[in-house]
Amino acid sequence: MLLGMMSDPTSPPPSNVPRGLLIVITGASGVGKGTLREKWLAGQDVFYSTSWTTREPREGEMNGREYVFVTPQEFLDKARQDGFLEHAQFVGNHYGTPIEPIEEALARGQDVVLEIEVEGAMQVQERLGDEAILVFIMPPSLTELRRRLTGRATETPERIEKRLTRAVGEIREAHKFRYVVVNDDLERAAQEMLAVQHAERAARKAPEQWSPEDHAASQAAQRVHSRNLSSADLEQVVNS
Ligand SMILES: Nc1nc2c(ncn2[C@@H]2O[C@H](COP(=O)(O)OP(=O)(O)O)[C@@H](O)[C@H]2O)c(=O)[nH]1
Ligand SMILES: Nc1ncnc2c1ncn2[C@@H]1O[C@H](COP(=O)(O)OP(=O)(O)O)[C@@H](O)[C@H]1O
Repeated sequence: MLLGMMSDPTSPPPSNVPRGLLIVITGASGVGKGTLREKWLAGQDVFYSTSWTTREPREGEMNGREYVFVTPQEFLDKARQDGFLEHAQFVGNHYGTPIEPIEEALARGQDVVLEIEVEGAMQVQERLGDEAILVFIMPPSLTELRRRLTGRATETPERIEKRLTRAVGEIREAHKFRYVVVNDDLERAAQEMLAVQHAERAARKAPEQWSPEDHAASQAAQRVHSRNLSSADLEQVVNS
């Protein structure tokens, strides 16, 4: 079982349904994770994990939809009960991924997608190893990241600066994740996410059972593998 801590001797025996993939997208605030996720997953029956947060809801956000909005006490209680797969602080607030719905979705064969910041993504990687598929979403440049954060108009200028300062450190960690997708052209980036998802599913089969589509997706996913990235490439993004 992927999330061994969830095993329950009273639960029914596992069925023959292959487990879903656990795909984690991470990257700086404002890089376009949410926008890309919507395009990539349009029409797919995946389980999107709704996080818990202590931050205030933005205008138009609904409790239980964008986030479960909780008090710091409620958050800490759940953390103490090991109710999160991962949790982290981000610019003064707590964010965490509730563990139970994820295990249930994976067990019924549904792919699960998390959209979380870098520290939490690293916790998932440490806890689950290779079974978690980590994708870092890279901005074309820091200038463009600033433009997107400013254009979204959800944060005060002071909070935008805090997010940008954090973004520099996050971008320098990109090589630690399996894939790096540059979100310059949204359509191309969404195609790359589909290729990664397809390739990871194909990787569970013996190569002699691969279809031509499996081979094509695997080649496309190799092109966005993080091993192609040098530290000079990362410095170029943070200095541009
Ligand atoms: N570690 C962790 N990060 C999360 C979680 N949910 C959201 N985040 C990340 O926390 C950061 C701040 O989120 P938010 O305040 O909603 O800003 P936004 O994502 O830039 O719109 C973003 O990078 C989110 O992806 C979570 O459950 N765990
Ligand atoms: N490929 C892209 N090109 C131009 N603008 C983009 C692109 N992807 C996202 N955006 C814009 O950037 C802003 C931040 O995107 P969002 O999805 O909210 O980021 P995140 O979820 O990473 O915080 C939004 O205004 C969005 O419309």
